[in-house]
Amino acid sequence: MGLCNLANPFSSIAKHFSHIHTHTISNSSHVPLSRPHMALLLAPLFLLLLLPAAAMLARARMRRHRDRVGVVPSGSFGWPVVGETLEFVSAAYSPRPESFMDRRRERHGKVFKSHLFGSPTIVSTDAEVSRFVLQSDARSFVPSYPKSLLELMGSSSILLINGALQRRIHGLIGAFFKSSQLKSQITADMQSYVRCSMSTWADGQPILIQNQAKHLVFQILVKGLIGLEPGKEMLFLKQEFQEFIAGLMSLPVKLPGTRLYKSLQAKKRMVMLVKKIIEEKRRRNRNWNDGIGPIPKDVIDVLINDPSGQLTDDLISDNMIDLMIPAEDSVPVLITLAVKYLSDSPLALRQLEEENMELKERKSQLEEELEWNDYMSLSFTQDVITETLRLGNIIGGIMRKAVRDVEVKGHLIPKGWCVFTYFRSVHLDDSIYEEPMRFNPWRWKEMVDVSTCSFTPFGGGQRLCPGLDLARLEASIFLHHLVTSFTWVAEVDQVVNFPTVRMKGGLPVRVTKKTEAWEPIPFARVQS
Ligand code: HEM
Repeated sequence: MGLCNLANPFSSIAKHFSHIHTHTISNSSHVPLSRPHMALLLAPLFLLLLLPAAAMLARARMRRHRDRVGVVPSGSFGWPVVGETLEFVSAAYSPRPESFMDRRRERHGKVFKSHLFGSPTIVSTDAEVSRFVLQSDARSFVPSYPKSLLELMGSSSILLINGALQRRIHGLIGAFFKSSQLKSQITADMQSYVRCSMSTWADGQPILIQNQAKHLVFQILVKGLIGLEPGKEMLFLKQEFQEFIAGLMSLPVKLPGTRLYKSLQAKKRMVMLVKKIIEEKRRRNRNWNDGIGPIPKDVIDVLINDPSGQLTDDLISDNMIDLMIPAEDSVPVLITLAVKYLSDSPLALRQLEEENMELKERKSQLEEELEWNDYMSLSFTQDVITETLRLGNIIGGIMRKAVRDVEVKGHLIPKGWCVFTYFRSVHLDDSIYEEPMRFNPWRWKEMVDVSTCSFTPFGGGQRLCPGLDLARLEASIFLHHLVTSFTWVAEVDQVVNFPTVRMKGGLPVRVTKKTEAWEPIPFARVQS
């Protein structure tokens, strides 16, 4: 097939039909009229038949066009320059951040336009529209972050890159995080870190659950990413990381002394340490005599063994720090919120305790250590974590930027505008979740058909969080050891929702160690 045929496929079809036509006519010996005469005679008939059909086609095409083009959803751009940002932020600081959306949903529907953080924005609180946005690739939408964050992440960060390279890194990391080998390693480490840290908890002393969870999760994360054990270098990394993230939401000014500058310097120091680790690993790999190298134990091992040659040491070391951003805070917050909701819901706590005590006793009778799949098979514990993710909305929503005009469900998202897929409004929508503000882990037993678009704490599409299993596993291990070893009383504290979700006071609890003689409170007494 030549280029011409590719460029104009209709020309070859036309030729094909003209050949049949000629052939038919010339083979007929009974044709009473010449071709021009016949054409003249048939023309009005053709017109009669064709005109209504053509009109119908034109109407259908217009309808299709009108549907496809869609319209920019109604809404308000608010004040000049700041748009509606101040109202958004003031709602975000309140206990009900979704109230900003609720007011506009009433007036304009689930999808509306606004002007947030310096950009015209389409806000979607519609599960289907949000799913469409998340599932679209970089030909339609790219991630959108504040300028300070872009500076800190660098251009090769997995959180920013698009296309084949993003898919490659995401695939490699995702497969590694799903591997039972990593889950076993994390389970063993987390168990030993949790036991070690809980052994220092004294009866009656206030323990800040958020700080404890943060410390544990950071150790697990750093070991899983770069293979570091707790020690001097881990401590160095922890301090530098705190300095680094302090600049994530700062003014985008890079002059010496500014917040952003200090954060960039901290990142440089961390990257140097990671590069040293990469070099050591590469040297060790070269000495490995089977040519394949050892079984990967951390993400660096996975990425340096990638045969594509696309993953340079600079890219890997930068990404090791960037990978900590979505993981470092979210898992501790998940753990802390679960403890808070359980403290407020004695019935749920009781059932969780029962399920975990039963597993602990069974395993100790068998003289076996708990494995990762033991934790993941605790169905009520998983429902508690699911419900915490729904109600807590650790990541309330995701920003994308349209790189072309995109139409979805009749709404037009113009090129250059941002789209804010706001999960929180979907997770708290009373038409999807009965009594949405109530912590009710039992709802997940009945919700057999929870469509993925109504429950998206880990996002969706090509950027679906690759750490979702690990987050659940770490939370399950922490909760297991907490409820099987301690009872506690939580002090009054408050959930803060902005700029990140957390407990204002770190959730202080006063624990009492369970003794051998400890007896669970009878279920009936808890219910009453
Ligand atoms: C409760 C815990 C967590 C929550 C709620 C959470 C949530 C999310 C969400 C909503 C996204 C999608 C971002 C987007 O579409 O732009 C995401 C992406 C991501 N998460 Fe998580 N995450 C959690 C834990 C983790 C953990 C433990 C890791 C492991 C290191 C991790 C690594 C990542 C990475 C690397 C991405 C970016 C993926 C990409 O852009 O290709 N997350 N996370």
